[in-house]
Amino acid sequence: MSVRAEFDAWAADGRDRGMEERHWHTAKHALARMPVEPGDTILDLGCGSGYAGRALRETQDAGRVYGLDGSPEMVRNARSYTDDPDVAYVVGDFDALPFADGSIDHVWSMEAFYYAADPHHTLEEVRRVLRPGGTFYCAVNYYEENVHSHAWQERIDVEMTRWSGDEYREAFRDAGLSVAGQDNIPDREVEIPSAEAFPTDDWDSREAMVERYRTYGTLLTVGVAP
Ligand SMILES: C[S@@+](CC[C@H](N)C(=O)[O-])C[C@H]1O[C@@H](n2cnc3c(N)ncnc32)[C@H](O)[C@@H]1O
Repeated sequence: MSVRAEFDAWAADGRDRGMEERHWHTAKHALARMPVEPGDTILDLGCGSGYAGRALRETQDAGRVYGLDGSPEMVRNARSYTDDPDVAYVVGDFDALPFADGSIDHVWSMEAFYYAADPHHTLEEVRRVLRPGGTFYCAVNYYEENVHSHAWQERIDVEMTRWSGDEYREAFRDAGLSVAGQDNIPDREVEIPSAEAFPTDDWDSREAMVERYRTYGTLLTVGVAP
């Protein structure tokens, strides 16, 4: 199935807002770390409902924000959530970013990068559009060390790339980005029931759920363009 078909269906049944709610638990901490200065231009790769760009406008006075998504329905929904003239949502693919060389100050992506058909090429595209010193904040919950995410591929018909933290750093460097940092941001907001509630429909044990959210949380890799 194509990215478009898969995620148009998600947008049509409201999963864009559902993802926003869940991802916000860790995304807000990563977004707060971005070195955005007033007036900066931001690109959100795989923006879904588009919440991240709106947050950077509100909290860090970003100038122009672009949210790019391969799903026209996601883009349609995102547009309907704001009337801010400095926020634009565009349909596009990670393979060919519709932006000029050096035109973006910072790129953000949450739970989207690993859907890229060719993630190495996407990183080259990110580097191309970033201005010197611009950053790429790449946040993922689906990655090798997070063993609790491995089964997610079975539930979705779009090929996903499962890199380890090391592989993310190596791929960033291969694309010409230097790695400014990498860490796990724990999700401290998901409610974890007491031990007697386990097993649940989703979790065999409380320990597994704690590990998934409180230990692995979101892997954030930060790249800087030369
Ligand atoms: C799991 S959702 C995450 C959405 C949002 N970033 C969030 O945190 O809720 C992944 C999004 O990436 C988009 N996407 C996946 N692959 C893409 C590609 N190759 N090009 C553009 N968008 C893509 C999907 O359409 C979807 O909206």
